[in-house]
Amino acid sequence: MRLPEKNNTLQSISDQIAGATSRGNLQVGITGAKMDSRKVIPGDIYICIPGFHADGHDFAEAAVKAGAAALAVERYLPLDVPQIKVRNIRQTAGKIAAAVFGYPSQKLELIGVTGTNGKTTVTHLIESIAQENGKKTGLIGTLGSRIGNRGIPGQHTTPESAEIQDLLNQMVEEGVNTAVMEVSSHALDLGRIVGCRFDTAIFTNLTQDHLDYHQSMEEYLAAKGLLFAQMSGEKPGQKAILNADDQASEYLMTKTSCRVVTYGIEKKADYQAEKIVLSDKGIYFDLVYKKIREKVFFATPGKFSVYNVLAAYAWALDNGYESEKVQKALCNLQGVPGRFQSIRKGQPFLVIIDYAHTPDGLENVLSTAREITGRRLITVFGCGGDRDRGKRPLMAEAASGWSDYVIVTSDNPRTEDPEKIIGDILPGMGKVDYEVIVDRRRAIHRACTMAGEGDTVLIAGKGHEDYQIIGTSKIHFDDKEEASAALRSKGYAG
Ligand SMILES: CC(=O)N[C@H]1[C@@H](OP(=O)(O)OP(=O)(O)OC[C@H]2O[C@@H](n3ccc(=O)[nH]c3=O)[C@H](O)[C@@H]2O)O[C@H](CO)[C@@H](O)[C@@H]1O[C@H](C)C(=O)N[C@@H](C)C(=O)N[C@H](CCC(=O)O)C(=O)O
Ligand SMILES: Nc1ncnc2c1ncn2[C@@H]1O[C@H](COP(=O)(O)OP(=O)(O)OP(=O)(O)O)[C@@H](O)[C@H]1O
Ligand SMILES: N[C@H](CCC[C@H](N)C(=O)O)C(=O)O
Ligand SMILES: [Mg+2]
Repeated sequence: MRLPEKNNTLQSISDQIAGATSRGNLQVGITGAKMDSRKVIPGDIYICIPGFHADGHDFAEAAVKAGAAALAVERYLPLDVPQIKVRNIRQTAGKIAAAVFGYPSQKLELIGVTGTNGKTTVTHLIESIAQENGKKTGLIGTLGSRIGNRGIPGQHTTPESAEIQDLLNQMVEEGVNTAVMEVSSHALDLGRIVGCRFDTAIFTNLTQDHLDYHQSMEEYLAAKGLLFAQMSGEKPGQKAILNADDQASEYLMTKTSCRVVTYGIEKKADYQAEKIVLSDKGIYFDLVYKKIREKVFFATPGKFSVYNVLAAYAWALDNGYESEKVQKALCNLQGVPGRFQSIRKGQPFLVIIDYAHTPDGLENVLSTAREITGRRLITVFGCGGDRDRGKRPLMAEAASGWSDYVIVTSDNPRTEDPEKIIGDILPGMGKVDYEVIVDRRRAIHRACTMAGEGDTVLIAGKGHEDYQIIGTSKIHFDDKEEASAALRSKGYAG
């Protein structure tokens, strides 16, 4: 297919959107696309989204004042500016933005990673492997975006569709060959990846989360299915990489018509881990594929880590990369910020910061910490406000089941009362000694103060985050800084 050029006129964009109607001067040139009036610059098309809290159509005037050359609307607005009208603008926004930017996802290798846990980790593994193989990389996800080694901050795990197309376009312009992106279930449901053409879609796992947004696990799974449903041969060589040990993969397999590659530990898979050795240094296993057997090591401990590494290996080896280079990339990476990250200040116990914020994530990370701790396991955790309430007691079950002592605290209470969130957590606490310390700083200090030789303190839920969201304000807060300060106050300066 010959791809249309960028810097389109509104006419040519409108022609590429099925069912679009238009009015006004369609010869106006469009150089960018925005879904937020506050970010509009001259030449942009402003896409008006009727949202959960506000209606983007109400900001069209502000967008025009900021220089919007045109509007994309669901209903024509009485403004003297060219407009195109479509029926479901949320689900069409990505197509409009892709047309504006000349379909950037068709011009590079694009990998999408979805699943409840492991997306950030797998995308970082893939980025590292691609770089080791001489590729210029792009990354989009929870830790922000990156083009080569240049970081670009972001708000969401998967940004809004216009932002994605803009980022992919920048990547193309800067010579990126391989772009890898976390694809959240919100993003899938809200059409944020419409307009993206993936070469590879990877599934990590599905366990409970986000049931505040999706009505049930079935709906949550159906949202994940949208990524695989759009893998229908539009790019040559498209493949889906699925976790054979997760039951959801059976459903996802029925959704896609592209080639399927599997990885796993328990069930037979194309890329299989055998002879797994879990240690406090990391994971060791034999990777078995196509009658080949190779030794693999990665510095993040835990069985869950084996799955993440398998997913990345499956992508790399299926792409024809040499396994020595993949192993080298894994060694270079060491770990991912805020994922099972050790804080070492010379103290005779372990302090680990981790981003586990789901029952399954917590279960995995705590079972791993349990195996490596010399003595007690002291866990600090809380649950996010304005998020799935159902996961709160389940996270308590995991924390109390694996720990010797638990400190229940706050984790981004947002607009909820922190004490009420803790009230939802406590019914899930099993038989374990615990205390409630609402103030996260004090909770972390308490854990580090009570820890003795051989103990492990696991501080879960916020990982890389450097903020605490209280009400609608975001204040600086960093578990790593807090743990370091607590250790300093105990006399460990290492
Ligand atoms: C449910 C959800 O995802 N909502 C997102 C959605 O909100 P919304 O549609 O309600 O937007 P709205 O605030 O009503 O505004 C409507 C439109 O007017 C626009 N606007 C608004 C004000 C203004 O002055 N000018 C303007 O143009 C907005 O940009 C928007 O396009 O669009 C907003 C603008 O992009 C997002 O900020 C908002 O994310 C909220 C804050 C959020 O917290 N989302 C989380 C749950 C999320 O998306 N998480 C996923 C999953 C994370 C994971 O992996 O666990 C993620 O991908 O990050
Ligand atoms: N494959 C996995 N299975 C289960 N738990 C995992 C897995 N990988 C990581 N975890 C746990 O989940 C936490 C989050 O991992 P990661 O950030 O890679 O997931 P994510 O899918 O990107 O999360 P988010 O939805 O917030 O973007 C980790 O800190 C770890 O505790
Ligand atoms: N991307 C996830 C991260 C949760 C991290 C945890 N710290 C919280 O705030 O619940 C979410 O927005 O649900
Ligand atoms: Mg993530």
